[in-house]
Amino acid sequence: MTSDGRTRPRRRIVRNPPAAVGPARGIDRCCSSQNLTWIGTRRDRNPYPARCWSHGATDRSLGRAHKIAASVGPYCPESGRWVPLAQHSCHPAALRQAVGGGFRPPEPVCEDLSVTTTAQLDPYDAVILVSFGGPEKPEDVVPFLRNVTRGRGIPDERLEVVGEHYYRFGGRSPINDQCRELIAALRTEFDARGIATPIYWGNRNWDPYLADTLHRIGADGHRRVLAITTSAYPSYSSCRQYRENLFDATRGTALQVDRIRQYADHPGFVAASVDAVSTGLDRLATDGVDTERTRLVYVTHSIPAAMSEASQRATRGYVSWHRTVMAEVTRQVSARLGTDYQADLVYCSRSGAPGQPWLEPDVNDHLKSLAGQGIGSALLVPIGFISDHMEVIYDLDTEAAETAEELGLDFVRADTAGVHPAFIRGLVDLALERAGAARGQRPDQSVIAGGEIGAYECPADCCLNLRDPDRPALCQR
Ligand SMILES: CC1=C(CCC(=O)O)c2cc3nc(cc4[nH]c(cc5[nH]c(cc1n2)c(C)c5CCC(=O)O)c(CCC(=O)O)c4C)C(CCC(=O)O)=C3C
Ligand SMILES: [Fe+2]
Repeated sequence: MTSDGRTRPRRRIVRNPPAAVGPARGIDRCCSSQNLTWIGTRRDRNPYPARCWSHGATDRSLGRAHKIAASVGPYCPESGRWVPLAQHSCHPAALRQAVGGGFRPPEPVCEDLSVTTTAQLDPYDAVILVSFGGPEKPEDVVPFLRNVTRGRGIPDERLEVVGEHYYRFGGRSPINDQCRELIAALRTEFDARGIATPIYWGNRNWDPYLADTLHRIGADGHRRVLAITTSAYPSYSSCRQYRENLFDATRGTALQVDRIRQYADHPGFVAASVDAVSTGLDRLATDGVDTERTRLVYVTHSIPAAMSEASQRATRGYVSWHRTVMAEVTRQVSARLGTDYQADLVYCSRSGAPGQPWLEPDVNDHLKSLAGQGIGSALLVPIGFISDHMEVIYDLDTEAAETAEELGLDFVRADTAGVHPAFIRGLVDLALERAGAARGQRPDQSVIAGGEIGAYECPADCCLNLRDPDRPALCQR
């Protein structure tokens, strides 16, 4: 039985090199829906599957695949696992035993290996970038906001206010273009590392919708999918809500979706933030500001206090993660520039009823209090977000910048990680790490000093959905 409850037909195992010459490139059954491509000039020279083009399994006896897939065995449909080659019934060692030592493994054949291999990301045969989504034209704005707030009781007045933020920018959020750029950068990094796994894209709240993309992934013959989300921290909004939407979107498919761990405290994301802070301070200095006394004001999305507390059940929590990232970025920047910078953590984009407690202080209130303390300059560092989407360009670059101007405060907003090379390399490292873990290996798990290694599969009570605690979610144990 597979994890989705279906029974797979037993695969025919070639125990002996067939005497008859098969097709140069043949097809064999691997499991219910997937085929194996045989690669080799003659089937008798190469009597086991070279690569399952659905699973990306490669046969180690083949030239290039050997280099790329040194530690990876083929997918074994009987056990439903990826098995080390030496233990696999198709492996020369096993075959040799089976035929009493009379078997000689075939010569490596690589001239036909025109198919690219996905070996390093095995067992995943597709990657999906999972993002929030945003409108691309004015007519999209209201339907998008309805999608975002479905079932959450956000009053229409709030939607109108938020809608205005979008109309101010022509009804187009930058987030989708940023996802396109991110995918292109990941593709380049994959290619540089010889990873041929396709990268798809699906959003929770706007086209391309998660469900559509996941159905396409299935239709393209893939089964095991690795999700990379554009959200880096634990909490219901930034973690479980994505997993709930993934659960809904995979219904009716045979896909198994895993995700990389929450990555804000990965050295790649932090390195990008360190660069962003240094560059931001440079910009202030170019404007003639004495940056030794500039306050580093780290900003993230406010969430309800209850949601923040719920995020502490199974992880150190939303706030603690931000504090760890902030401390490490500040430490590295201070060391690099030889100044001990002071830092604060503040919040933006609060919504919800006025009486409901959300994380504070609000960025605008905080700028006022800094000005009141006689601080002359602030660098706003949006560590809560990975790209300059609407929260950043409206809540920070528009609103907070206006506040700073009114206060006469010198003010620069630092870049988000975007497609910073260290960030991109970090995401690919995290994907490889997750794949290694899925193969039963114990991959290196990089994390900054004091950081917490996020779970690949969250405990059931992690980042609880307080409105609907029983709502099912993926990537959960
Ligand atoms: C933690 C967090 C992140 C960071 C993690 C992540 O990246 O996911 C984030 C990102 C984003 N939030 C976004 C947009 C919106 N968020 C809303 C509402 C809310 N966000 C919340 C939290 C977060 N949000 C919460 C607790 C609410 C209240 C309602 C609820 O409990 O769900 C609303 C409804 C109107 C309003 O209330 O403001 C909108 C339109 C966009 C797209 C921007 C674009 O279009 O460029 C992005 C990237
Ligand atoms: Fe939001």
